[in-house]
Amino acid sequence: MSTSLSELLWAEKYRPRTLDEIVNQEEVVRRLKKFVEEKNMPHLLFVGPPGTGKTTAAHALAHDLYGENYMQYMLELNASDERGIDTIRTKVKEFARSRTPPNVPFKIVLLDEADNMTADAQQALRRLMEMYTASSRFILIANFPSKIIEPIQSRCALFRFTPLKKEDVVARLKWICGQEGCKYTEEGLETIYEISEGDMRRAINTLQAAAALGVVTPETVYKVVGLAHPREIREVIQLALSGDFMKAREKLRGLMINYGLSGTDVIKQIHREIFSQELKIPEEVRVMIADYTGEIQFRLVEGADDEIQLNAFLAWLTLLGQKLQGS
Ligand SMILES: Nc1ncnc2c1ncn2[C@@H]1O[C@H](COP(=O)(O)OP(=O)(O)OP(=O)(O)O)[C@@H](O)[C@H]1O
Repeated sequence: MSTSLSELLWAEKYRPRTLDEIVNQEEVVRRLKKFVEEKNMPHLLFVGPPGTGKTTAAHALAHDLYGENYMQYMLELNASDERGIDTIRTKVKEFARSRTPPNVPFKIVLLDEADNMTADAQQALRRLMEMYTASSRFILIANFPSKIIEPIQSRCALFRFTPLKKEDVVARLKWICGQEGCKYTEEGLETIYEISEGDMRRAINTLQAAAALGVVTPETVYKVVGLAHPREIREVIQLALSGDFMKAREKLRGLMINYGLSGTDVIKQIHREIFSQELKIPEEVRVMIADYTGEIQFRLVEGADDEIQLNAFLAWLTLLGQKLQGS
């Protein structure tokens, strides 16, 4: 028996099927459940950052309204489909005007990434929303509501999805680990949360990739996302500031090889760590380093050599450290 893609990808395998299974987003879920109770709803606009459950909620709503076979009553057009004005005029119109099955009160049209639709296509959509309100409800999904034309916004009930909280993400990851029998450390899962910034899809994908390397620890997590452990980046900065240029250089080279980092990856991570409270340096030194990382990053983007630029950065940092110690 072949394994389908949805079983291979944990983010799909563990996608909630019903509104009750959705993690967090309590306010959204509460309002959507009301529609299920009433078996009626207006057009909906779901907005919010990636991986927070917008598409999941649209499917779960349809599932709770119409049961397992809800896809019979739903037309879904996602980002990979053509959604220009022609598709709206043909596919969507055809579906919206087709007869509504007697056992359901309305059909559902789900448009993912609606903010990427052209203004013309949105105008055509708006007309369909007006014409077929009796037989169809539209659910539009967008990251940025401002890209949806005003007349559509005003015809929809707005639902805001927020990034998931740390305890919710960590709890979900633990549950998945239990299902899949993978081993983890608490810090490993917390690191996944920090990197994913409340995006559950990213969190689950990272978990799956890290679990393939063995126990899920901060080290395996940083490895799969192609980042060095922040502590090691801070060590490089400290070594240079303490005057040990050669050791700092050696450490940095090791990190780049071990984690497969490019020059811009490194400089971005250094930039992030400058503001970390874990790094014990005075405010004015942070300011100076931030200024110089900007310069190095610019040179790298312009095509300068990674190794020469990073060595120049470490040399500058070493000289800065010596000056500070002398003063
Ligand atoms: N609130 C949530 N509760 C449980 N799982 C979630 C939640 N949000 C996201 N997920 C997980 O992340 C995956 C992606 O979620 P979904 O497709 O709903 O995100 P989205 O908000 O529509 O993102 P995008 O804007 O990128 O389309 C789901 O398959 C599910 O595994």
